[in-house]
Amino acid sequence: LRRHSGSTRPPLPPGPKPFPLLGNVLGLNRDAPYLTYTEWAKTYGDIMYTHILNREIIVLNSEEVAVELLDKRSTKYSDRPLFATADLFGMEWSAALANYGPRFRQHRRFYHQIFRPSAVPSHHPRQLQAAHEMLTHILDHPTHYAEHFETFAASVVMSVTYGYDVNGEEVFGKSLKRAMDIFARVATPESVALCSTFPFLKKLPAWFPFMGFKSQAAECAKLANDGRYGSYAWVKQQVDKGTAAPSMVSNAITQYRLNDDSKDPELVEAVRDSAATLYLASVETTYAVLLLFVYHMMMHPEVQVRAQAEIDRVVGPQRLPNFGDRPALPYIDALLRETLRCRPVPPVGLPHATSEDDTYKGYYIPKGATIMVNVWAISQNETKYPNASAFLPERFLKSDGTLSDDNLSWIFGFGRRICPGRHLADGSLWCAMVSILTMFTIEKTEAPEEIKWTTGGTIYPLPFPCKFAPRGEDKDSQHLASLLCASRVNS
Ligand code: HEM
Repeated sequence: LRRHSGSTRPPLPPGPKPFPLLGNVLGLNRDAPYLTYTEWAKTYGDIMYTHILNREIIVLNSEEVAVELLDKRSTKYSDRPLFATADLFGMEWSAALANYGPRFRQHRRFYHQIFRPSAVPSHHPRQLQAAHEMLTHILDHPTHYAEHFETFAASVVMSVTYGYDVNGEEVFGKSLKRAMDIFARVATPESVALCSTFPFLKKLPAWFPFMGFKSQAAECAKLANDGRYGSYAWVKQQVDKGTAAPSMVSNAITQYRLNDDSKDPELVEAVRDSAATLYLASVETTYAVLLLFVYHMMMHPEVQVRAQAEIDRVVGPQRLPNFGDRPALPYIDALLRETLRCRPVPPVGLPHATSEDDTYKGYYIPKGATIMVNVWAISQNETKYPNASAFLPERFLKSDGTLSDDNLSWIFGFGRRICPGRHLADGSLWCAMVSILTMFTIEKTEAPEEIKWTTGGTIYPLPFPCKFAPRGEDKDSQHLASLLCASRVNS
């Protein structure tokens, strides 16, 4: 372990006493480390120092400290820690893992072109269309609602990124998803910590004790490559044929004249990698928030009643809502914000890393330290969110019924690494939620089952039985067809 004591440097932030070699790994709740961090924060405060094997981790337990360091000192706090098993699993190309440098900046330039606030409304028609398709799927197969959420999320991102129409037969994104499933399941924090502490382990064969995860690494790498290369090649073909729909990738190919992959291989790689990252970063998060939405609606019928009353008053019975209705539907936005806040999907966000030494409030923050934001603690801050564990959308409304200024930006991260897809995500979630609430009432089944939750980097309920009851007696498939017709989207 690196030692910082005995020098003239300021002290490290306070934190629990580490065991030799292991650090604080034994004291950590492995399924929910954010709960341990929140508990430790009561003793050590808003900024804590901890060790997991050889990794130095600084945990930020408040929004104020996260803003001070990750936003205001972003030149020092925008790197990512080494994800020691990413190369084994063939996932090291991901833009979300890129070090803070020219490659990262290139990715962010591509993202800016399609996700900046002024560009996002051009995706609204596609988002609405995908939401309407989802309604039809839910009406036809309500028990498969979770699959329909995934198709919805994939539809939006595949269209924006590649101009690809999903239509159930999508293969590239599915390869990426299967790769990500393996990566998330097998590349556990323990295997990452072991491989970064003892890099020689990566060279041991799969049959060696504790190295079983390596047998799945090759499959993961193959799937990731199939998705990443296949999707780019598909767009390239469409551009060559003159049939490409506008998308992030087709725009880049045209703008930079990437007719020949060997002309500027680094640029081609940057387009391919930044594009494939979008599927991985967006589908699970959007899907997870929609599952949470169903969970909260099922548990809080009174919220649903109020939301539906607002929709009925503003939109009326003849059509489905569209983005033009949004300003007149503040309670729906409040409901969306509360769904993001109440049980945040990424309870510790994605780790940042320092690229230089720093000092904050008299504490030394070493270069190369992993910086984790305890998003869970921010979401449960009783001063900002009184009665924080309760689901209360009205906390985001002012006394005159308009929306408060708290746009919850912390849920999407901080500084130069802030989620580039946050405006797209906001639009997708809004139109999915408002469309579902217009058509259906979500109810418990007669014999509700215990809800199981995921563990790890993203926390959400696993699909559970519930009812999507069409609203009103006449809201059958014929009625939906007429509503869809009256609300036709021209994309
Ligand atoms: C509710 C949905 C979403 C949530 C809660 C979410 C949250 C986050 C968070 C917390 C980060 C890490 C930020 C940081 O390091 O400070 C992140 C990164 C990222 N997100 Fe999202 N995200 C969502 C949806 C999306 C969507 C729809 C897209 C794109 C279509 C997207 C693309 C990305 C990318 C590319 C990164 C990596 C950025 C980088 O490392 O520079 N996300 N997201």
